[in-house]
Amino acid sequence: MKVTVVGAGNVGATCADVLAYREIANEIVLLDIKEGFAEGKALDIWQKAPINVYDSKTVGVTNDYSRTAGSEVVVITSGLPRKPGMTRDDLISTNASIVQSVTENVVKYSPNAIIIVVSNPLDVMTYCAHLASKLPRNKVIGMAGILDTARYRAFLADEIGCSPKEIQGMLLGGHGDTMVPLPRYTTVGGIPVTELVAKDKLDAIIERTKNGGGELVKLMGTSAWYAPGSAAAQMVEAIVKDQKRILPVCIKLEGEYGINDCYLGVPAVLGKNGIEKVIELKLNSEEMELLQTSRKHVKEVMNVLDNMAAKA
Ligand SMILES: NC(=O)C1=CN([C@@H]2O[C@H](COP(=O)(O)OP(=O)(O)OC[C@H]3O[C@@H](n4cnc5c(N)ncnc54)[C@H](O)[C@@H]3O)[C@@H](O)[C@H]2O)C=CC1
Ligand SMILES: O=C([O-])CC(=O)C(=O)O
Repeated sequence: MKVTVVGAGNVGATCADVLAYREIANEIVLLDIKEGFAEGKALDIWQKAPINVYDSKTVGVTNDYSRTAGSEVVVITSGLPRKPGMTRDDLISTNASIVQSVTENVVKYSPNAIIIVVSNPLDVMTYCAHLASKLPRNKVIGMAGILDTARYRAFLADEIGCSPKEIQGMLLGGHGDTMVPLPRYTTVGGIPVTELVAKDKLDAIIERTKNGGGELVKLMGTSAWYAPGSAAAQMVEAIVKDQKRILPVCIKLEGEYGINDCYLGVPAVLGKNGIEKVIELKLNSEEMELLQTSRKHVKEVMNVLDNMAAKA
């Protein structure tokens, strides 16, 4: 079982670390463009193996894609993170060319791989990887919903004073301020969340979730990595172990929710074929309106990418 992680920065190295210590893959290739950087991170992760007791091997390489050949899953985390004052969309011009060239190299050596995109702006970088890879939609998947729901669940656990394990939640839409958390589909130990949390408190948690990435950028001067790296690793695990987990992921919609040709987060079954089924929830009119607002925003940024490609 071979998995490649491109980008050995904060998110990529965290993802490789989780893949290794949880023994999700037995060979992990960590690749970066910076000379020696991935080699150093991989060596550090390997030296943790005797302490944390695992034998999955992480290998670091500098831009040598031949070493990634035959990967079953490739996680793309290469690209700039945002700084305070920036939106994720501000990253498009730098990150689109990085994601495009990385994807082309990935598919050259691992034509059968399933690609998980993490780089921002997430929904549009997933579209970019889809265009560059020419792979079917079930094999090019964006990571955002697991992270966003994890933030939502963590905030709810604090509010209720319970374990985050008890909280199940779902969230739709783009990875940005227009994401659509769904209280109607949120339960705490099987109890509807609305029975346990007052409306004003729930509204405040939803707002905090929407700005969850920005809150961390403001605190740290760069974006988050522990939860994002773990979320990407959870997607890898669902695929390589064919777990058929139902997780919120970014995928190209082809008619689901009445939306066509737009990358958005929706619940889906994740297994050995990547996305095995998109789950269509029955939304009420308010939820549908919020999803349409999110679609409109993501579509505008997808158009920016199309215009950049037309000018290139
Ligand atoms: N989808 C999501 O929910 C999340 C997305 N992100 C995004 O993930 C990306 C990575 O974030 P961090 O790891 O914090 O950044 P980072 O700066 O720590 O790491 C990025 C790495 O990519 C490498 N890189 C740049 N160009 C490359 C290329 N052509 N080939 C190979 N490697 C290359 C850099 O050398 C660097 O080591 C950012 O775009 C960030 O916005 C971050 C958190 C959550
Ligand atoms: O906020 C950012 O720029 C990184 C990200 O996507 C997140 O942490 O949700």
